[in-house]
Amino acid sequence: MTGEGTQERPGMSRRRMLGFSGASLLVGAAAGAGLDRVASAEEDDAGDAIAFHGAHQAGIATPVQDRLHFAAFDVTTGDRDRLVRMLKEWTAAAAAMTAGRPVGEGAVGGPAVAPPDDTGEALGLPPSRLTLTIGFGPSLFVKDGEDRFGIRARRPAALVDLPHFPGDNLDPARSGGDIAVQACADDPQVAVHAIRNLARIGFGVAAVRWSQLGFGKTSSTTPDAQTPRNLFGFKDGTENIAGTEGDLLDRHVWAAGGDGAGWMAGGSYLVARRIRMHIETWDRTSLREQEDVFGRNKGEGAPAGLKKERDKPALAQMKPDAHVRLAHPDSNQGTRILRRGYSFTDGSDGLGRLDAGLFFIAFQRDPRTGFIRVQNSLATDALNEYIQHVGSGVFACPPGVREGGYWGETLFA
Ligand SMILES: C=CC1=C(C)c2cc3[nH]c(cc4nc(cc5[nH]c(cc1n2)c(C)c5CCC(=O)O)C(CCC(=O)O)=C4C)c(C)c3C=C
Ligand SMILES: [Fe+2]
Repeated sequence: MTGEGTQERPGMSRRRMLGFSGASLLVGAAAGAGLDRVASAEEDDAGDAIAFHGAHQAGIATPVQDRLHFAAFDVTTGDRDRLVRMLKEWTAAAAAMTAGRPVGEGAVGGPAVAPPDDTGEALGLPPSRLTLTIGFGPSLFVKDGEDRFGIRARRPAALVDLPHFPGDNLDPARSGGDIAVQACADDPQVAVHAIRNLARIGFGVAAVRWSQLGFGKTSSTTPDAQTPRNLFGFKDGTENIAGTEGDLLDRHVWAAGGDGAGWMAGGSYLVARRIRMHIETWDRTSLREQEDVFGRNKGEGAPAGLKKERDKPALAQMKPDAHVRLAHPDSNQGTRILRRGYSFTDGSDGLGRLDAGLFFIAFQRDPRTGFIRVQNSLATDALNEYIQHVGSGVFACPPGVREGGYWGETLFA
């Protein structure tokens, strides 16, 4: 079961659809030189597209891309059939865009008297490893006590409303949502194009409630890659679950049939937190204090008292309130979560401070024994002096889509 979602496959790029790309020219020029050259031109695009269909949704265990556009939607209709129709249209659009194809008849292929099916800003761009991952929030199942779509009884026990944590300062306008879509790509324009086109398709059925752009991935699911750094300058993602660790994914990330909600088997639960980081305060903090806060050194990323980033942490050598000590599985009954967050900077706050931080995303088999357990443990975290959680969401991400199926099929069928 595991490993399927990590497969990359060559996709037909938007450029090749238009037939004027460098790759197409190469293919054309090579035609006279024999099939070998054509084959290698094909290979030039290999890896650009991540398979959309499979047992698990892409964008969870697949390698982390450089950019994020995350959007939470409110469903504005009470009509179940319209919602399902939109999910089917979204699925077709998502399958096309992740393969590098435009939506429907494209940006210029349809009738001149109607708005184009595709908004066009990704024309000429390759798939850029775009992944689109959908999740359903608690309010899709019950909102203000109302079962709008007849799915109240199908709400998984694991899809709990997150409790209030000490220090939370959540903005309702940046929290919640009936449906979330995580778009990740190596080109921000491709990620933004994807969300924009889903929003366009959803007009009259779902409206964007809030969204977040992210850059500089702060964790990785490929252990051989260099560990990225967060906005505090520390390597982030050293101890993460890798996309290749099938046993860990099965134990800690993928929901199973026996977990209580059969329709979620092969899916996962996404917790998103917009965490503001007080950059200016941090930048006036001594190096020793910074390293004590995390329990790792800044240059190499080695655990306190040790030499190399991958050395096994000795928790007792860290301060009792060090972030890594409190977040470590040994302090949390063995809990592991798959982190997939991104940095953000959204201008400044009018007081001369950057509105910057970490858009934290974690996938887990059950938020009660995943994020919630770790976040409770972080109540005494030394890092809390320098951060504040200002946005939040929890979403049930269904299993992957089979060929001919649609997003949410196991829930609505
Ligand atoms: C509830 C879960 C977590 C939140 C929220 C969180 C916020 C947060 N983290 C950093 C920076 C780092 N975190 C690191 C490790 C780490 N963090 C969590 C969980 C949360 N972090 C876990 C489970 C771990 C791994 C612990 C382990 O097994 O050792 C690190 C160290 C490098 C690494 O392993 O990734 C850094 C650095 C920030 C800046 C932040 C909020 C803004
Ligand atoms: Fe952390």
